[in-house]
Amino acid sequence: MAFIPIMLNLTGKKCLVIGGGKVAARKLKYFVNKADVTVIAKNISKEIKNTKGVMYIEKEYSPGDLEGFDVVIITTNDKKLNEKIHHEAKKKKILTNNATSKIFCEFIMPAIIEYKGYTISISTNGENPKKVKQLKEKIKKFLEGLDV
Ligand SMILES: C[C@@]1(CC(=O)O)c2cc3[nH]c(cc4nc(cc5[nH]c(cc(n2)[C@H]1CCC(=O)O)[C@@](C)(CC(=O)O)[C@@H]5CCC(=O)O)C(CC(=O)O)=C4CCC(=O)O)c(CCC(=O)O)c3CC(=O)O
Ligand SMILES: NC(=O)C1=CN([C@@H]2O[C@H](COP(=O)(O)OP(=O)(O)OC[C@H]3O[C@@H](n4cnc5c(N)ncnc54)[C@H](O)[C@@H]3O)[C@@H](O)[C@H]2O)C=CC1
Repeated sequence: MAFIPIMLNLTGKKCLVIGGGKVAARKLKYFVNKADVTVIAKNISKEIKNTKGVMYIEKEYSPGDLEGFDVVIITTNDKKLNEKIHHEAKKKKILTNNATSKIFCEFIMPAIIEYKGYTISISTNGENPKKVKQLKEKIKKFLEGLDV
């Protein structure tokens, strides 16, 4: 794997989140009010259902669901299914992010800090998300004392 950080223009993009649990709830926040967001999952959490600007369909995933989407965020708790969705999306040239595999996805999500008009993103190139979270908290504290 070889990653570089880029900024994705979400204006006018159609984004599908598959899976409706805790990870889906966190990841869809990056996309909501920027892209057009739809969630598909067998069970969708109250938090997601109550998120303004999100369309949702409570059902099991089926391959036709990907039609018309530009970006797919794959967050079910079934690793094999997530891989399968990635392969189907790749054939259709749809960008994928996969919460259960740094290999079977087209992009990974960094941790993000929004600070005075800057966007700071932190990544370990997929190696250690827990450490990313820890560094994010340290950088946030550091920024509090900074006069930019
Ligand atoms: C490759 C990547 C793909 C992607 O998801 O984009 C990925 C993959 C995986 N994460 C896993 C676990 C956890 N990830 C987190 C948290 C975050 N993970 C994020 C990104 C990424 N995670 C991408 C790489 C980022 C990079 O380093 O460059 C963050 C930064 C952004 C975000 O997703 O929001 C967000 C912090 C955001 C913030 O705090 O702001 C936590 C902690 C928690 O949830 O609290 C845990 C539990 C850890 C524990 O407890 O041990 C597993 C094992 C899953 C399993 O066991 O099945 C995989 C699968 C694998 O490694 O292959
Ligand atoms: N990449 C990341 O940042 C992280 C990834 N994870 C991993 O991500 C996965 C999801 O975690 P959570 O959201 O906490 O799980 P969860 O159990 O809260 O949610 C799983 C969701 O997948 C849906 N689902 C399962 N099978 C489905 C199917 N066939 N069709 C449609 N929807 C289906 C369920 O209905 C549910 O909405 C887990 O495997 C977890 O280990 C966990 C923490 C962080």
